[in-house]
Formats: sequence, C-alpha cells, structure tokens
Amino acid sequence: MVRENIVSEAIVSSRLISRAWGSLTEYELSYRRPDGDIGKMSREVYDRGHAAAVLLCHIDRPTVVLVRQFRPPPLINGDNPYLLEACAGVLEGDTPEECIRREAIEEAGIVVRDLRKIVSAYCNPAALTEVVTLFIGTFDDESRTAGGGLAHEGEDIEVVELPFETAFSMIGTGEIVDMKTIILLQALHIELLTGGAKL
Ligand SMILES: Nc1nc2c(ncn2[C@@H]2O[C@H](COP(=O)(O)OP(=O)(O)O[C@H]3O[C@H](CO)[C@@H](O)[C@H](O)[C@@H]3O)[C@@H](O)[C@H]2O)c(=O)[nH]1
Ligand SMILES: [Mg+2]
Repeated sequence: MVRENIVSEAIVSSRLISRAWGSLTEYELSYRRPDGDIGKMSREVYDRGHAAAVLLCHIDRPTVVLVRQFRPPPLINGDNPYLLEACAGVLEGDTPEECIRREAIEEAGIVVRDLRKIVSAYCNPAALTEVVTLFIGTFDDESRTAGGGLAHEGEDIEVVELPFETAFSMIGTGEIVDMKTIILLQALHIELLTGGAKL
C-alpha cells in the first residue's frame, strides 16, 4: 500500500454558520491518523484574523506598560473581566510589526523604539485560525502621548506602568491571566536570568 502519496489532510466541505465581526464555519475534514489510516472530523472554527502583541519596557527604569480593559469572556465565566494585558491588536492588512507599532500608539500612547520578535504562535489551534506574533519593545518618556484606545471602537483602555517584578509576580497571584501576556513576561524573565536582556 502506498499511503505516503495520498493527500489525507483536506477540507471535505464547509458550512458558514455566522459571518459578523469574524466568521464561524463548520468544516468536515479528513486527516491522517497515527496508524496511517484516514480519519474524518467535524469542527467549528472561528476566524477573526491574525494578531500581534508587545511587552513595552521602559528604557531608563525597570518597568513595563500593560493595558487594562474589559473583556467579555472572563465575565461570562464569572471571572474578573478587567484584564491586565500586553498591548495587542488585530492585523489590519499590515505586518505584525506595523500592527503593533500602531496599536502601541492607539492603546498605550507609546511610540515604540526598538522592537524584537519573540515568537509567532497559535493561541488556540483547536478553534481559532489566529496566529499571534509576540514582541518585546522599548520606550522612553519622550515617546509617550495620550493612549487609551479608540473611543469610537469602544476601547476604554487604562494604561498601567508597573515594575517588571510586580507584573511577573502577578502571574503567580492569578492577577494576570492572559496567555500572551504571561508568555511575554516569562520570556523577559528568562532573558534577564540568562543575561540576554537587562532592565
Ligand atoms: N462590534 C464588535 N467589535 C469587536 C468584536 N470583536 C472585536 N471587536 C473590536 O475590534 C477591535 C479589536 O481590538 P484590537 O486591539 O485590534 O484586538 P484585541 O481585542 O486587543 O485582540 C488582542 O487581544 C486578544 C485578547 O488577548 C487576543 O486574543 C488577540 O489575539 C489580540 O492579541 C476592538 O475595537 C474591539 O472592540 C465584535 O465581536 N464586535
Ligand atoms: Mg487590543
């Protein structure tokens, strides 16, 4: 049997369930099982585009800037819905770097100076098409303007500057529960431990 030449991963059919802000589609799929057989699967997938996020680090003091905003899913779960997160946004036909420089100005009022990519990753490969690209960026007091999000988009965003050590400890206390923010704080923590970065 020459299974190797069979293209097993395929979208067999799709049905649009909802198209509004994003699109929710039910897919019938085929894939290769570990034993080599062809499996079938039905899955709902939500598409709201790709995204970028940045941990904003002050150049002259050991602080980071995060943004606090209202998020519906934690409210629905009965959790605190005012999440403290790294500045982030959805790509608008631009590159992740262009997107995150724009979002840093819109949300945090910060013109990012140096920007370095940490990683691109699927935030929920079970149900979302979204790939988020994570960056660490630097800023100084001269590069700050008014932030707070776009009022016409209902983005009421509180800009919060706090010591990196405080932000990092908030992962342990459960005060920071956003995955991209946790990854970025841990990435910076590792860089500080290994001498790859200093604050
Ligand atoms: N009307 C409407 N507006 C929406 C909807 N979903 C998003 N928006 C609007 O779309 C904009 C999206 O804001 P961005 O700053 O571009 O994205 P984000 O919501 O911050 O997303 C980032 O954070 C998420 C949570 O951690 C991440 O999941 C995502 O990857 C990204 O990094 C906001 O103005 C928001 O109000 C919706 O269902 N309806
Ligand atoms: Mg945002």
